[in-house]
Amino acid sequence: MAKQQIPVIVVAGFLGSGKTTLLNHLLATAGGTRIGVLVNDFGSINVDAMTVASQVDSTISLSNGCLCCAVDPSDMDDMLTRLAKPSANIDVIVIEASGLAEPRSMVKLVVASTQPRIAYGGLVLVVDAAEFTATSARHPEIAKHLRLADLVVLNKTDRATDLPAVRAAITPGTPVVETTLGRVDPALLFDPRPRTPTIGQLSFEDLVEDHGDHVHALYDSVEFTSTTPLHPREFLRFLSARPAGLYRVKGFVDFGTDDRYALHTVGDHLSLDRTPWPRGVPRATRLVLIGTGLSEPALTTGLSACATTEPPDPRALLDVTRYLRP
Ligand SMILES: Nc1nc2c(ncn2[C@@H]2O[C@H](COP(=O)(O)OP(=O)(O)OP(=O)(O)O)[C@@H](O)[C@H]2O)c(=O)[nH]1
Repeated sequence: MAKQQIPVIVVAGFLGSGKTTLLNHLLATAGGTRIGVLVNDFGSINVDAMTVASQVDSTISLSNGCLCCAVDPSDMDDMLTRLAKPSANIDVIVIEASGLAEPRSMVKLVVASTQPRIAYGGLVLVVDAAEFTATSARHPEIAKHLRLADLVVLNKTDRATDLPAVRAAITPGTPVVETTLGRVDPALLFDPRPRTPTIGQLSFEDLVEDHGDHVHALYDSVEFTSTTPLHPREFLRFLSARPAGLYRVKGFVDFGTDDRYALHTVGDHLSLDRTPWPRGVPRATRLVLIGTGLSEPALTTGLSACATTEPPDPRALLDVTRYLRP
């Protein structure tokens, strides 16, 4: 089976909101995951890890296998091609949009990429909770950015003086993760690889790992398995009404056809990959749902209600095709 496409996640947010801090956190806690990083504005990057990085041209190779590249929007496609090369063995690409970049145009650049090995993986918007009122007054377009975002990282909650007002300004239903120092669990954005084993010495991750907060403990995860196929339309309806605290859903879906649908969501962003069921793999839907304040019975009931013994409805399957990655 062909290697799955590499998800490309765009991280945007106004100047100083904490994008680089978030990126540093992802690099430090991603375990064995190889992250390709594209930064719009190389001058401003302050990756602590650079003390252990070797710089080659505009690409920084970090010892944990991460790559950082400076990128001008006109070079975006070239850089994506470079990171997507099988020899780079990259699992996920994160683009840090400069604080001045318009998120929509960054997303468009990724979606318009001609590189077949990558697929747009969602827009993460970092918002400075402490400066929110002042930023909104100066940049009313933040409201539009908030609507576009698949996941909002409400950062600097330690400095926010009126968090309830900031929360209230975000469109209900938008998935929001509240953080300090951009400490988002990488599992909300991509599937981290298991940590690389090390013998006799500390790995890079051990050296830079943040021992302060155990972010994993903040999230619930619910598993769902069904050997009865799901009805595509019902399943899409379930997803579109999912609770805002459900940040991530991943796994495989059986719609009762000969294809297996790999599902990937980041916040509101949903994508599906369709491949034939591999021989010998039992047909079943297996999902992991990650978030905060999840009600396992409600999610299980909602998903179970999508199960159907009817033959697959081709028209309902058409609804699914708009989420298929090319
Ligand atoms: N108090 C506090 N400071 C933070 C937090 N997150 C980031 N900072 C600080 O805020 C400043 C800006 O953070 P950056 O990560 O550089 O922000 P950025 O969005 O990358 O900034 P630009 O690249 O200029 O757009 C830095 O001094 C960070 O240390 C937080 O949660 N709380």
